Amino acid sequence: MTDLPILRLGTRGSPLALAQANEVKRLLAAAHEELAQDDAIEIVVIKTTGDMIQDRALAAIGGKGLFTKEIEEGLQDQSIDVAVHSMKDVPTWLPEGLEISTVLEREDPRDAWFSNKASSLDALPQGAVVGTASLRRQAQIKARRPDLEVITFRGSVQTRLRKLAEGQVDATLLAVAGLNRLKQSELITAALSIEEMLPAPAQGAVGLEIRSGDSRVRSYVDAIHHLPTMQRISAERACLAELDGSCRTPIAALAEIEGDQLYLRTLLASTDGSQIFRAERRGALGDAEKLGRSAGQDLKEQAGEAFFKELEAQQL
Ligand SMILES: NCc1[nH]cc(CCC(=O)O)c1CC(=O)O
Repeated sequence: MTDLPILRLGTRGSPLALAQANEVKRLLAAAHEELAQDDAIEIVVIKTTGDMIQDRALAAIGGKGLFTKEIEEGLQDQSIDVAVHSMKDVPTWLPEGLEISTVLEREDPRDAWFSNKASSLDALPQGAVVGTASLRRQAQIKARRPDLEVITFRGSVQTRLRKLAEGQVDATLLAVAGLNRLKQSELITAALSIEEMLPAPAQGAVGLEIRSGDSRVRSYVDAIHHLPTMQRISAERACLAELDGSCRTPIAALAEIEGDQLYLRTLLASTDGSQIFRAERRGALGDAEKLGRSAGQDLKEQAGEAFFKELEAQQL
């Protein structure tokens, strides 16, 4: 008999994070007979800095890894074997000795639109109020509709939808993937098109982080890896890394697979949406990172040094 649990999965405790961890557990149990027995996989809930801060805009606090640091510490001190993350929240630089070994097949990467006033961003009345804490969403909304007022808006899916129902805002946005994973897709008014709202790098992808040297754990997680998702998010995250983007920089990127090619669209914006830069690349699947870095360099050159200086100044 093996000692139980065989694998401990570390995750945040939000309803979405738990849904993701349970999906990982289900896939692992389906792939390995010994993991299908009761208590073979334990889900360990870990509170992160990002979970403790509810009253301020995350962007204002800054810092990378707000939703991942404490979970990574669990990997390092051996209290968990696998960290389950929304890849959107994972910094491009990982601590020494840890790696993203595995990604699940990507969910819908688009942003969802919620409003009782209008079925799309373009249809909102003049001067309406949109709630979001994401600088990426804020910048793209302001670029398309400078007349709208964007206010900072946080909390769980449930909290945000209650605030919308109470009329605190006229519309809000959330990742479609989150609603799908929570089995609450019916609450979505509409999915925004990629042209209206380019998603965050790796939006809709769940990733597993492990200790690089842990071959025992690696042999389990390898069975649930989805290579096309890894190729897509590698391109997107390479662009992010090139821009050294923290969650304080409005950056968007989406790579899609067309035959044997990767089609990457990227965007860098000023927070107020007055400046928007875009770069696109097409190339071989095996060149995902190269394409991402190249798009990132392109955006950097378009924006120029002054753009980054100003961004920094705004955030001091
Ligand atoms: N930053 C929070 C976060 N991280 C991942 C998701 C959604 C799920 C996903 O993108 O996989 C969300 C919430 C949201 O943006 O609606």
